[in-house]
Amino acid sequence: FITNDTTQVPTSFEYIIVGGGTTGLAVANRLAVNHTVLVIERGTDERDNEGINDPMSINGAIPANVTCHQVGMSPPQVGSNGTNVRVQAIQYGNCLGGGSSVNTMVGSRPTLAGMNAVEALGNPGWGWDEFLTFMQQSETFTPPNPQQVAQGASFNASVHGTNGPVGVSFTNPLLAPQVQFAAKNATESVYGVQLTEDMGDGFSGGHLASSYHHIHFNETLQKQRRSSSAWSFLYPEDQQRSNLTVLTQHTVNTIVTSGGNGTNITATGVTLLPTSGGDMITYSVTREVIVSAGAPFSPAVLLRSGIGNATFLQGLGITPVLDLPGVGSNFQDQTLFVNISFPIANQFQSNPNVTIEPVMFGIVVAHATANEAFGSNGTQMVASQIRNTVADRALSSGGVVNAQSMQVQANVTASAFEINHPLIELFFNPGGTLSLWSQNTLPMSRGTVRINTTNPLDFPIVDAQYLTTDVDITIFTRAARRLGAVASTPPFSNLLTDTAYAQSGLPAVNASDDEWRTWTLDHYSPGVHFVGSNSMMPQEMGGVVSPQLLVYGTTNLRVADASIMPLSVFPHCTLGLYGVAEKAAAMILQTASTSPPLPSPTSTSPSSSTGTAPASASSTSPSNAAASTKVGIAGIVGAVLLAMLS
Ligand SMILES: Cc1cc2nc3c(=O)[nH]c(=O)nc-3n(C[C@H](O)[C@H](O)[C@H](O)COP(=O)(O)OP(=O)(O)OC[C@H]3O[C@@H](n4cnc5c(N)ncnc54)[C@H](O)[C@@H]3O)c2cc1C
Repeated sequence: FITNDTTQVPTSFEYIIVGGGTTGLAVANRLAVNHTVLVIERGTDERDNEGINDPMSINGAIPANVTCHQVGMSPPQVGSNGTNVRVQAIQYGNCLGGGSSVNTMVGSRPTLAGMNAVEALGNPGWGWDEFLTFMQQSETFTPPNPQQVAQGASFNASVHGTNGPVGVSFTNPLLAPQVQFAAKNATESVYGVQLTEDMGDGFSGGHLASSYHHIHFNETLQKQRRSSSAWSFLYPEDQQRSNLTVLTQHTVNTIVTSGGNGTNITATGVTLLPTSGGDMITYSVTREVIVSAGAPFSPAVLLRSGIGNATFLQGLGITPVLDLPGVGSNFQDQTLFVNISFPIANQFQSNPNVTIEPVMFGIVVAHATANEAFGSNGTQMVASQIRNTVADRALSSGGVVNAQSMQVQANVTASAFEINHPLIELFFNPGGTLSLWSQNTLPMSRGTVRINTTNPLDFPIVDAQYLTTDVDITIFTRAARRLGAVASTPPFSNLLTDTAYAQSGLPAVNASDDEWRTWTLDHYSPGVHFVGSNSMMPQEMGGVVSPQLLVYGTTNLRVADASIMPLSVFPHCTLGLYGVAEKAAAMILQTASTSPPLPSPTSTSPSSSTGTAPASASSTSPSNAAASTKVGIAGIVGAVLLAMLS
């Protein structure tokens, strides 16, 4: 049941999940079939909020009156004059469903090359083939009907799921087919990308297609409703679990831990307080704590619990429990050009095929490879720039824990592009005006999530260090130029007024590289696809969790959310995160089937999370402990290419 009243909540559970967002609610649903589960969500239950539920209400932006949609501010980021001049808005979801309750529902998946790169970083079992089965498990895909097919929607049934809680569908009827036609044709001729059958098939190589969304457009599921994780895994009658308690409007402060000397630390519970302020309370756990607070917030929970860089923690007056320098480092976000708008020509204003209202975001999505973006030697140029990425800035900001980590990640990323990973995404939004959006994939800039107070109600310092590598600037400047090219290429340009291009604010198509670069640095925004702040990779490289998602040095503390993804392989995160949730739940249930629960809370004496002696997390071999991958960085570098090419 769902409550915000702690007097109704038992004090001990088999599993406690920190955060009732995208990944957390999906994990909870699977565990609660046979186990008692408590989810603690700092935000509210927005079940009846039509601003969230109605997928057609968003018009490319979440209405301002939806309190679930929150914004924090980043520290100053790079701007066009080369110094730190731009503060960026860090958007996030703050209610049941988390980001999936406020996002724009573009339903894309990670790529084959991307997931194989994640596996090659030292994460066996996370390659595309296995990961696809978990993504399929979470979804029910609604194939387009004959009319939608005639208007351009296509799919490949073999890569989709048919029996999961998440609805994945094309809009019905398909929106703005004339814009979709024009967008596809202009993009094909500018980038040379090909129309593809399905965006979710791992797509090696560039492609474009009509986009599907994570929405229940299925008549037999839930007609016309946002398929948030709350409306997929929590609210529907057939998904409700009697073993599941969801406590809203409460914020987790710390994870309570006991024992261990850096190798066997056990989570015994959590401390929390009302989000509106009040007394701290404790719940205990007999199996595992799973942190699912999202990439900007999960590291903050670990840091407050004494898990992180010991020196940093001591500086804040927190006694280290586990010296794990990777917590909060390797943080990444894509960059985005939002809403570059072009007025529609008068003759199309009354044409319902063009200006359909309400509108849907991202009706055509295109992914171009490096060759398609830069010409025939593009892949070679991009791969070589990536391999030459200098780690200095990331090292000084704490974005990577050592130069070798950057080098290994650069090698893996370059190899992904060499097997034809998309470089740039472009999507089209038919609002009151037509708008183009573009973002990069697999950025190399690395930032941090840190805290500067121990107050759990304070917003962390979310510092993505956007565009702080040369290669990211090179790629994103090219993305800007290509936006201009698409906007001025028929048949897309035919839909626009004569002055549309000038009104959009883009530099002239033939402007110099320097002009485009300046415009890029002045106009980029966060991609809001935050990942990496508790990266799943070897501990020597700054990894925080093992391939089993166990925090290194702990026996029963896992992280399951976007923070574990060590590379930005999701063009958009949500459908991939449901795969993470399914895989996490399967691993947790596997552990439960072979391990007894902890002794009951009355027979243990949990220490406060800040009370134990500092210890250095290191590898352990017990089956349910977080085993560090001890192959050494040199071994990883060599294994990476072989693994990716196999
Ligand atoms: C505006 C916007 C648009 C986006 N558009 C798209 C899109 O079109 N397609 C797509 O696939 N992705 C999109 N994304 C990204 C996607 O929504 C996120 O990547 C994803 O939701 C993150 O899931 P998560 O499980 O990691 O975290 P979240 O879904 O953020 O869940 C974390 C939860 O933990 C809670 N929490 C945090 N700290 C605490 C604490 N201390 N105690 C208790 N609870 C806590 C939060 O309130 C939240 O509910 C968008 C994101 C935003 C913000």
